[in-house]
Amino acid sequence: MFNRERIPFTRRWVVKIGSALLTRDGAGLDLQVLEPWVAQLTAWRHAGHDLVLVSSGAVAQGMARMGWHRRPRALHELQAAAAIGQMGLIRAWETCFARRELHTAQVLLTRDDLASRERYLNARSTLRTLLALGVIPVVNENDTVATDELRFGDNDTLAALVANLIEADLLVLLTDQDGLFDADPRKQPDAKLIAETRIDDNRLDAVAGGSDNGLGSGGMVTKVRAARLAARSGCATIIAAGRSADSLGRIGRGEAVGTLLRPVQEPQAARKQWLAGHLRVSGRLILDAGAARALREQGRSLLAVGVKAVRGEFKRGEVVACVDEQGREIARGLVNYDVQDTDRIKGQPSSAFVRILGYIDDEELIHRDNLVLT
Ligand SMILES: Nc1ncnc2c1ncn2[C@@H]1O[C@H](COP(=O)(O)OP(=O)(O)O)[C@@H](O)[C@H]1O
Ligand SMILES: N[C@@H](CCC(=O)OP(=O)(O)O)C(=O)O
Repeated sequence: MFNRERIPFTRRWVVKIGSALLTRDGAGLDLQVLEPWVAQLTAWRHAGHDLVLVSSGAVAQGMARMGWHRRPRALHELQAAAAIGQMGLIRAWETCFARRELHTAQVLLTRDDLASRERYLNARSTLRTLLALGVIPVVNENDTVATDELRFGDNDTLAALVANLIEADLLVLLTDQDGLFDADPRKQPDAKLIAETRIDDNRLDAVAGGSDNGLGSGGMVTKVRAARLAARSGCATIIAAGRSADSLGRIGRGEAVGTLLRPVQEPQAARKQWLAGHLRVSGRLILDAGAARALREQGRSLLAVGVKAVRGEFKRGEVVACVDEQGREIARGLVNYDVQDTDRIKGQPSSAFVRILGYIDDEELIHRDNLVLT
């Protein structure tokens, strides 16, 4: 069972900071407000952990720059505000992290990017590469292009989907309250903090209310929903106060801060099930005996060198079945190359990909994280 004692040993975090926090309740960004988080995130990064930051605040910062006191309702005004504010947001993060000699990267995503299998894989490899380079990705919704139906709308959902995408162990949602209370503390001052519960606790829907601070967009409803989404890949969620001193450091040490929402399943099982939910087989790869053994017995990624033949029609990111020479299915997984390119690189080492294809996307044909033994 996931508990706080495990937190110091978790490897990968997604930390989401809400609009109200970042823009001092709408007054605008201030580097001094960001500093304590940057210090805590830097310490966590230096301790060898992977970090993705999901930063809201583009709209709120745009509003502050334009002198607007109310969050606009019309989508085009929200989009304009986001475009104005995102500049300041990213510059502020970059300036603060650069002072600590950490590079940052701006990653703007729409819902569509994570729904399309190919773009999903591209977003995933970009984020993984940034993490491997020790860079801090700063993610926000690509508000200026997202149409109503395609919007995440709130960054809690976006952060949860990013947690699924990079298989994070912990999603930290920093907000303007100490955590999730048994009623909205803005309306009921005697509300009590829920320190910890499992994500399938059915009290959660009843207690989580919307947002009333005029800056954020989802309130606790979207945070609870986000925690449920994150739990699909075995990721735990902590909702905590962003304004308390050293909140990230304290969370990292396993101290009782905020509300811990535990996933039902262990990460390994949850990840596989989540992947299994995405499965509709588009093609088949026939593996040689060595590759079949590497998958079955050693839990390795599938390399093109172990593929003897390719069947079916598939694009990058679709699901293929891996079968042995006798036609028995071994595994299913998300393939990194389309059928034409897979056919050209089968039997070849990844060092030959550039010569054969003129490019290389991934060294593996199917990464082990995207493989489920069947
Ligand atoms: N049960 C609850 N516990 C705590 N806060 C709640 C609850 N229900 C509703 N809220 C409201 O949710 C708000 C935080 O969500 P939101 O404004 O979306 O923040 P953020 O910008 O950090 O995402 C709080 O200010 C609070 O008024
Ligand atoms: N993409 C939007 C975030 C939407 C939003 O309001 O998020 P949040 O403050 O986390 O509820 C922005 O940057 O303003």
